[in-house]
Amino acid sequence: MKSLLPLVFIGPMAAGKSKIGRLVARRLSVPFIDTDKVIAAKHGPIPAIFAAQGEPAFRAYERDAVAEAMRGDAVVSLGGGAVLHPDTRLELAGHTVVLLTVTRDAVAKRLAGSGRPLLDGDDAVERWAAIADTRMPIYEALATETFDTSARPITQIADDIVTWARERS
Ligand SMILES: Nc1ncnc2c1ncn2[C@@H]1O[C@H](COP(=O)(O)OP(=O)(O)OP(=O)(O)O)[C@@H](O)[C@H]1O
Ligand SMILES: O=C(O)C1=C[C@@H](O)[C@@H](O)[C@H](O)C1
Ligand SMILES: [Mg+2]
Repeated sequence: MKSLLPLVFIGPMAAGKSKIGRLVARRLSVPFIDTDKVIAAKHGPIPAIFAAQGEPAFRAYERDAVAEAMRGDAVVSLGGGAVLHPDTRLELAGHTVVLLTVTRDAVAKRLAGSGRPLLDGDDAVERWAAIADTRMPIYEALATETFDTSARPITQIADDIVTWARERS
């Protein structure tokens, strides 16, 4: 028997970690923690942190937010780049880690006005693809299971994940 919780969502920006994570938590009747939201509540909006303090400061806040979130019996959705921190990679080992993926074509309509500092300006989709490609080996190495979110409604994807998670716990 594998313990189901914490159940962690990782994956590229706009893959659906926040939206689907919230639905999965609701279906399992457990708390939901979105580490981007925790960081923003503590330190202010993410674009402002990047602008005033730089990405390394954001990554340090993020590492702390993940470590704290992993202590609870919750569904935890990480920011797209959280897995870049080695402490976070160690933190995830042995837990239920769900990788959400999305194709470049499908993500294009999800990115407009998203408030993601790494995608600011022109060519957001190009930059999204370059970042996603670089990180994919890290995501894949950490993932217990992968679900693609490109072509189906988030409610159905959440149902599939809950079925999968219950079967293996
Ligand atoms: N399966 C889906 N079908 C259509 N739209 C989706 C789907 N999944 C997510 N979206 C939309 O994509 C956008 C981004 O989703 P979400 O915020 O959950 O991504 P994320 O993985 O948490 O991104 P980030 O890494 O930036 O936190 C939202 O507007 C959401 O409604
Ligand atoms: O993929 C990333 O590096 C990021 C994703 C978002 O969730 C936020 O954590 C932030 O915009 C950085
Ligand atoms: Mg999110």
